[in-house]
Amino acid sequence: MLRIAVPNKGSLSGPASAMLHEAGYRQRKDSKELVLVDGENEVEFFYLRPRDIAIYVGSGRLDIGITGRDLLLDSGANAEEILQLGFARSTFRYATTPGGVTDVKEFGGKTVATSYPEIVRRHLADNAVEASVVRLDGAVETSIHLGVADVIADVVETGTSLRNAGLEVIGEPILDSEAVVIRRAGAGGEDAAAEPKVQQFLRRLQGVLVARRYVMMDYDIRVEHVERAIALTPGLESPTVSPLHHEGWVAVRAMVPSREAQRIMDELYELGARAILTTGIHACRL
Ligand SMILES: Nc1ncnc2c1ncn2[C@@H]1O[C@H](COP(=O)(O)OP(=O)(O)OP(=O)(O)O)[C@@H](O)[C@H]1O
Ligand SMILES: O=P(O)(O)OC[C@H]1O[C@H](OP(=O)(O)OP(=O)(O)O)[C@H](O)[C@@H]1O
Ligand SMILES: [Mg+2]
Repeated sequence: MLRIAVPNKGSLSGPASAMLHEAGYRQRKDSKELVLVDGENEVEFFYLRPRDIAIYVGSGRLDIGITGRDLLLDSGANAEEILQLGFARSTFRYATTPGGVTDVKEFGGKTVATSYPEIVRRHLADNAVEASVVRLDGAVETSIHLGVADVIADVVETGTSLRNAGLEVIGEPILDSEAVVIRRAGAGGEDAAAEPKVQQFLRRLQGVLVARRYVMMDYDIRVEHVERAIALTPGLESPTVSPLHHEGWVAVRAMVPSREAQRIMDELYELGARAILTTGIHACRL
């Protein structure tokens, strides 16, 4: 059985379970369930606090886990990222009140509040700055007004929390984060027995990512325009082109990125394509 850690709470939990469900795995229905065995797929899911996942995986107790890149880096665990999942995207940044410090180089002697103390300590050390780090569990934005810190380092997505707290970002992001699949560092070669199962799991999740990002596009076009049309819809390998009963016309089928589908449909129509259809992809293996 492949043993997989899944976030049990917070921003990562819902999207991670939804993705696993889309990949054909059983998922818990009750948020109090801590372990779930999916016997058919030979997988055991452990629902753990997002912050603890890298520790379990790094210790080798669990084969793989889903967590945030920022949590992985802060944990210092012996684990590495093996797939990016595209949700829970955020940046990790310094912020303070307007008129305050404007560069990490000015942090000497100041206090930085954060829920990610290891990332911050490393970043300060890389910049040769001596500052105190205070670890808080959450709602870090409030710490400056309450006099606990001069600067914060926190997760920023839309920036709404910072704005609401009257804070401004300082400098460039310390890092970009998103949900990732992790495994013990170097485990690929070492634990050859689990390898085919890990690879199958990754292929399933990659299939979900592709199914979410692409749609299937079909259209009919006159033979003389087919080359220009195909330049718009090259597909992943190459599009399927089939003759139509109506002479001089062909049917084309290709995967296109869903975000570009409407623009491509407009351009195909201009080229003379007709009966242009897009269909969702439910699952795929590339
Ligand atoms: N607003 C947000 N937008 C996108 N990602 C976020 C957001 N808040 C937290 N994350 C990401 O979620 C992960 C942290 O998950 P965690 O469950 O510890 O915190 P949380 O989602 O803030 O939940 P809570 O604070 O309610 O426990 C990190 O990878 C972080 O980058
Ligand atoms: O840039 P934004 O879109 O506002 O998102 C970022 C905020 O979201 C998270 O907070 P959360 O709501 O999880 O509360 P917490 O601070 O208690 O973790 C994070 O810690 C930031 O505060
Ligand atoms: Mg939070």
